[in-house]
Amino acid sequence: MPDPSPAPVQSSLPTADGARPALLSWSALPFVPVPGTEAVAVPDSGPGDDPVAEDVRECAAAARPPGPVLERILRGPSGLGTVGLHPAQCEEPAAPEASAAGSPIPGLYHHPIPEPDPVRVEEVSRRIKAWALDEVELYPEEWEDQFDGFSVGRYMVACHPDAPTVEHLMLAARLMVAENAVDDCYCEDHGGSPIGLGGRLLLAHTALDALHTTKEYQPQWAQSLGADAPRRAYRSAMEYMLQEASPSQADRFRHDMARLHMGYLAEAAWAQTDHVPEVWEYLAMRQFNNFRPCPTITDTVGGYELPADLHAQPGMQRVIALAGNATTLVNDLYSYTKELASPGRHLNLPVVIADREGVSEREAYLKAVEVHNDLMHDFEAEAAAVAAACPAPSVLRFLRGVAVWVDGNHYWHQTNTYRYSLPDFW
Ligand SMILES: CC(C)=CCC/C(C)=C(\C)COP(=O)(O)OP(=O)(O)O
Ligand SMILES: [Mg+2]
Repeated sequence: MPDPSPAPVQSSLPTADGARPALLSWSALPFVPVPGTEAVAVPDSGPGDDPVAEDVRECAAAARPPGPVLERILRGPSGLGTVGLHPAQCEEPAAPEASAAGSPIPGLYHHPIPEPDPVRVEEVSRRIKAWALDEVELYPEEWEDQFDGFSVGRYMVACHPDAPTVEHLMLAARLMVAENAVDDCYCEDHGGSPIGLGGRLLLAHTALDALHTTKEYQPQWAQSLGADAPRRAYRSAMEYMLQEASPSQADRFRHDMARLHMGYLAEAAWAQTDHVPEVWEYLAMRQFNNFRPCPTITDTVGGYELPADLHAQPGMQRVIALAGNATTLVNDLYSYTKELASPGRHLNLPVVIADREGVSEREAYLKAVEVHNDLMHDFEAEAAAVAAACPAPSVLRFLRGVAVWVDGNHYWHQTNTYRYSLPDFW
């Protein structure tokens, strides 16, 4: 494996956003490292100087109104040149950079972001292509345009403006590419099929969650991890991830990937019998076949750790689920025309609403926009409640990291005109 720690490329970010209420201006929050949250590997120290234990204690004691630290963090940066980071102080809401391609879906609740740092975008794009070609032999030459058109560098830089180095961004970029390779090659348009999907997914999952078996069978399993592009990509991306993630961050990621694979299986089972689920059933499937594994690594990519106990809190779990669901419905809406044009019936929220609720394609699409918007509002309200109830530095930074991932994900979908185009409903 090549040296994964080249020189850091400095970011000119952050940041600005659209019209959020001041307390919810997650994207305008500064990504200053908060004392005690920078360290990923927490030394085994005594009770007084362990920042993780400190965060847990703080939250256990915390059901209290936002204190000065929370207010400072939520208020965002101050001083010369920072007025644009405070929507409430601007006469006009911040608009996306003129260079951003693509239009947002009319009526879709979202927060525009500034253009991602072009220096970082270029460097991540260069390194991810080298990884895909030289380290995991991900795709044949004829898929190069699609790989480039995916623009994973722009995607990950937009979603992780607080990554301390490009190598931290590469953790997210490799996993994103590997996850899409599994989806494309096992489930969808690059040779995927619902037939036999369970076996393929389970064996690929062992690249993330190792098989522990006898000496006799171990070598066969080890060899299998190089057998196809999805497994090579999962194995390599996870090896890099494990160099940075703590054991509990790695386990959180494995759990989220198991959720994702369960979602793929439900989608495949319905495709096999051409079954259209009820709308709520579709939403349940899409809660698992979901972007969740991407925002939940925000702390690893940011070089700090949300302690496992705080990640597991029901309020935090609800925030994460709502964010994952909103981001995934963004995909349903932006990929609607692409999926209509693909062979067979591809389920997405507008298609399911039209079928199960007997409304026109246009009405169904507009209703799906409303469902998305409701989830976004719930996400923001719940995140604010968790921040107020548990204002530990790592919690605040994690909540902000999830929120900027949500915004970056919208930006990428809106601007990726290579993959997506809007229907003619307005
Ligand atoms: C990156 C990641 C964890 C993806 C998992 C789920 C997934 C593939 C999506 C949420 C994207 O949905 P979809 O398969 O519909 O993607 P496209 O519309 O083809 O871009
Ligand atoms: Mg889609």
